[in-house]
Amino acid sequence: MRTPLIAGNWKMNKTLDEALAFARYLGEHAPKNGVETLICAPAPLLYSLADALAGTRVALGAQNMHHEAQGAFTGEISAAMIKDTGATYVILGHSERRQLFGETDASVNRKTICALKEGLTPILCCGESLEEREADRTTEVIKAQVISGLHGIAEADVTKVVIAYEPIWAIGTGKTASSADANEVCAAIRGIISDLYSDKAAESLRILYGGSVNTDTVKGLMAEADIDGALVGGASLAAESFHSLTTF
Ligand SMILES: O=C(CO)COP(=O)(O)O
Repeated sequence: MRTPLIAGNWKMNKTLDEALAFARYLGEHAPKNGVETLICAPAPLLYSLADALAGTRVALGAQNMHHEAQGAFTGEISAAMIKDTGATYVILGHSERRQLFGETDASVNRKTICALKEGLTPILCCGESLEEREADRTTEVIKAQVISGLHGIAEADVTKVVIAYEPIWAIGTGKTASSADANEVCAAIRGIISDLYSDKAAESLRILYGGSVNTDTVKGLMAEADIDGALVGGASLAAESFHSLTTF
């Protein structure tokens, strides 16, 4: 049985005061029983948010990290630093990181291995562009990203990974994939895991959908067999909206 996961990705938004007000609201409004909830916040907010969210059943994650454990990498943060804050998740290979900051399948793979070694749960993102979808290359693109992202990771570790399918054309555009289309790709990802590892691994690994998810679309997405949760950008920024996503 896979526990549903509703994760907010705040991206580069919120000051400390705004983040603490959000945490206070979540302290007063519990998520639905049996649903895991997560906020992936900007790194400078993590220590304070970990304190503010303690006792709320809302987990905390980072949005990126470096693939080395330490060293001369000005401006970067390590897995151990994220772990120190009390965060337990980290988003890796988000399409904004790939498109705007030059991340590659190889660097995302190194980060995933490093996160697992440190005991963080990686949320490994994949997704096709509009051009790739229109050229009927969605499955091929996703397959290449998933295979490279998980390269060298043993079966015992792969079930700790969460995969997020985020079609690039649906991110921040208001265009959500239909529940059926999103489910089709998530099912294909499960098939890839089954081929790479085993049916058992494929059955236990969680797959999220992301891309303009909101309070109107979340229920339909969550009703699909292969969608285990959502990775939400815009609609995770207001506490009331995030809370209603968690009570789909
Ligand atoms: O990129 C996303 C989550 O990681 C999705 O963002 P939106 O929900 O704003 O489309």
